[in-house]
Amino acid sequence: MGNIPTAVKHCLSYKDYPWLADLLQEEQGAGKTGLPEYVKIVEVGPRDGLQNEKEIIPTRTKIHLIDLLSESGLTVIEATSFVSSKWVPQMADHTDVLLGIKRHPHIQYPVLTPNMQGFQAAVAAGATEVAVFGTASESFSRKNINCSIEESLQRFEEVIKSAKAVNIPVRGYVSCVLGCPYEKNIEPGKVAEVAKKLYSMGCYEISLGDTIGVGTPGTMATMLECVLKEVPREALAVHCHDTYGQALANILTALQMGISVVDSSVAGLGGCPYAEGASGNVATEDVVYMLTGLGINTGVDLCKVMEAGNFICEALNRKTNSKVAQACYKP
Ligand SMILES: CC(C)(COP(=O)([O-])OP(=O)([O-])OC[C@H]1O[C@@H](n2cnc3c(N)ncnc32)[C@H](O)[C@@H]1OP(=O)([O-])[O-])[C@@H](O)C(=O)NCCC(=O)NCCSC(=O)C[C@@](C)(O)CC(=O)[O-]
Repeated sequence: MGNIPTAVKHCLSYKDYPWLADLLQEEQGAGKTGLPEYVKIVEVGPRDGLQNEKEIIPTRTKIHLIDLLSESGLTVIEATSFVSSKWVPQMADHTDVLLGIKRHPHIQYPVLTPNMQGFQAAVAAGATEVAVFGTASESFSRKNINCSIEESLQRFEEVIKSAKAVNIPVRGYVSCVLGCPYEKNIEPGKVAEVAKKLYSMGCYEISLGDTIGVGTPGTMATMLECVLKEVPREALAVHCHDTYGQALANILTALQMGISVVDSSVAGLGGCPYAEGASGNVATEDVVYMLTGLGINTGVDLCKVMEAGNFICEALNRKTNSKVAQACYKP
């Protein structure tokens, strides 16, 4: 099978998929100058993927999903969020989820904490990493977390200080980086400003979210150029929703600009409750496939992620959004 990427080789019978073997060999041969050798994938399916589901998903289903994902080689799996259950009812079982999963020693299971109340509840439930979630859009901030950007940053500062005191690393999100459901265009300068503040406060990584998936490689490049003046590339991640089908192209653009952390969601699940019409994140399966084809190591077993995707799609009675799983997953 020549230089077929290992993650795919383990997963598929090329007797059944000869065209796939050829395709991957071609991709392997493609020039990859400037691309990172290793990309860390941050799996956000159990949180971003499920938070918008209308029917309450049984806690055991969420736990089983995370346990399956934990077997796939992922090193970061965002597990849940400690937000108000009046605002996001689907995440009300956060404590039971966090206490119920089988934790692997080399995997981080960050949880979202918008304020001190969420942070304290998360720590009490055993969280060892948290994430604060800001935005570059004033209107989205008010709709999503009921305060201005400035107020949110004050709350996050308190969370970050408290986390530091107990050695809990904090990830920071900036959402609406390429467009907002309420304000439409967002200035790259505003994204850079919020990203810089979160980084200066002590977030070890800043995930730049195209919350409504409207970005293109052009707008992604312009925004990143601006943010890279304020935050080092090693501390940046991209978080692309795929509403307009641009997510993989946008991720490739980010990789070409030196970013090596990518958020994605198994089976492409998701959407934001406060961004109507936004579809799911880019599917983890599709990201792993693309990166493997580029010769980039992720340490993730595509087959195991597809199995986890199949499990959650069956549980939700829905078809996967992953193009790769649609094309080649065989239960
Ligand atoms: C931030 C709040 C809590 C403010 O909500 P609020 O109503 O302004 O809060 P409050 O401080 O006035 O308190 C009101 C009530 O909420 C409770 N409360 C207060 N804080 C908490 C907490 N942490 N956990 C549980 N309960 C909490 C508090 O105890 C009180 O309860 P009551 O006395 O009425 O019974 C609310 O607006 C909220 O929960 N928002 C979260 C919305 C959310 O999760 N959105 C989805 C996130 S996705 C995203 O942001 C984008 C991202 C990250 O995925 C990246 C991308 O896609 O681009």
